[in-house]
Amino acid sequence: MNKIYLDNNATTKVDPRVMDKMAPFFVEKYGNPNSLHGFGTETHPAMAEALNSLYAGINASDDSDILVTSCGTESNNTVLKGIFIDYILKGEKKHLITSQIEHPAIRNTCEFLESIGAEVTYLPVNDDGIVTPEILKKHLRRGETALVSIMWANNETGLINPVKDLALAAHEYGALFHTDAVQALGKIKVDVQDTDVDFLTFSGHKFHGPKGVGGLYIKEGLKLTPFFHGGEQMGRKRAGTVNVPLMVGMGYALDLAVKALDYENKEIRRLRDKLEDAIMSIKDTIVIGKRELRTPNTILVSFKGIEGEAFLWDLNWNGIAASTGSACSSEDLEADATFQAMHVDADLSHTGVRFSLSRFTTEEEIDRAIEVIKKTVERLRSISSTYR
Ligand SMILES: Cc1ncc(COP(=O)(O)O)c(CNc2co[nH]c2=O)c1O
Repeated sequence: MNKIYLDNNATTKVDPRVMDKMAPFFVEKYGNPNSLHGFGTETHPAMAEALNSLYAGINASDDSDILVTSCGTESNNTVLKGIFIDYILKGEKKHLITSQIEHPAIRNTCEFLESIGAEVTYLPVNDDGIVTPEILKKHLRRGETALVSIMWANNETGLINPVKDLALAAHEYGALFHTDAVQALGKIKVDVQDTDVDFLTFSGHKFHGPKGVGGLYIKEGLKLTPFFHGGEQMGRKRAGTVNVPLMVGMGYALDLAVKALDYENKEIRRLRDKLEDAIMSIKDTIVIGKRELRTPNTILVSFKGIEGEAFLWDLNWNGIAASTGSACSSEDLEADATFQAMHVDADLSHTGVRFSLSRFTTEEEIDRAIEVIKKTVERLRSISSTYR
């Protein structure tokens, strides 16, 4: 049976071209970039090219910093814990603001910082599932709020937050602004200068780059206490030997992803909408969030009377991979925080299933998925003791 992968918000396939780009740096040009001899220095041109691609991919100015990290989670921790050390531990400010719909890499880190003395506000969302500047301004405290951290796009719903306006609001109250853009890069245009964000997180494996590598953008003039102390890599801003092949792969992957944005927003959006229209033709079904407010590849849907996990197993049995939300938290069957934040009915919030496409998704795969989804819903509802 042909397998169909519709869980690209969890991770994506490495583009074969990216694999080819990385290969030489595992077995031929394997030197440590910090070594002074030829084995080390021969890695530098490719690293410089990768860094240029990362700067260009988010339109970062040459005077800003981009740290290459191990993943989006490390990048998020670096900002939140760096701000805690630089402002809250020093007693200058005491308040952090984030939202109720963030990824666990933000939410759990904020809860940890609360446990060691930070004051944290978790903003609600509006009826559309969006964090608005109006909501933010009700909680900003001039002179006390050190950082606002609101994700660019939600990993479960795909809903996009108005980052430019949120950053403006934060700055009006003297706070810095971070956005976790892990689910935005490669799906929508990301421009750090236009939005004037201070920090931005991204992760290579979300846009057909390798797993185990991410990035943190730091606006020019800003400093953060490093998360890792050690060697002199990245100007002592992130110690540890740089993983050259992964960095090269992530840079090239972002290059390719930016070039494919038109395709993503036309063809992938069309395939997503085709899938969504078919799903919406099934009775007692709701899709979370207006499609025009979402990234072009994502659908989060609830089928009344069907437990999400059971539905996924049936799909998996038919060769289709989807998820009940973020893989990072798919173990627990708690009503999803995002659903709760959006006031989705309790009986629906256990049934959320996320489909997320990529540029490798084909029309034939979508047609097959529609066929299987319709049969699966019918079968599970026919044996449900609650659905009538
Ligand atoms: C918004 C967001 N932030 C941070 C992360 C963590 O990135 P990593 O550390 O590089 O993995 C993820 C991963 N999100 C998901 C991982 O699995 N399903 C998901 O939705 C994410 O979606």
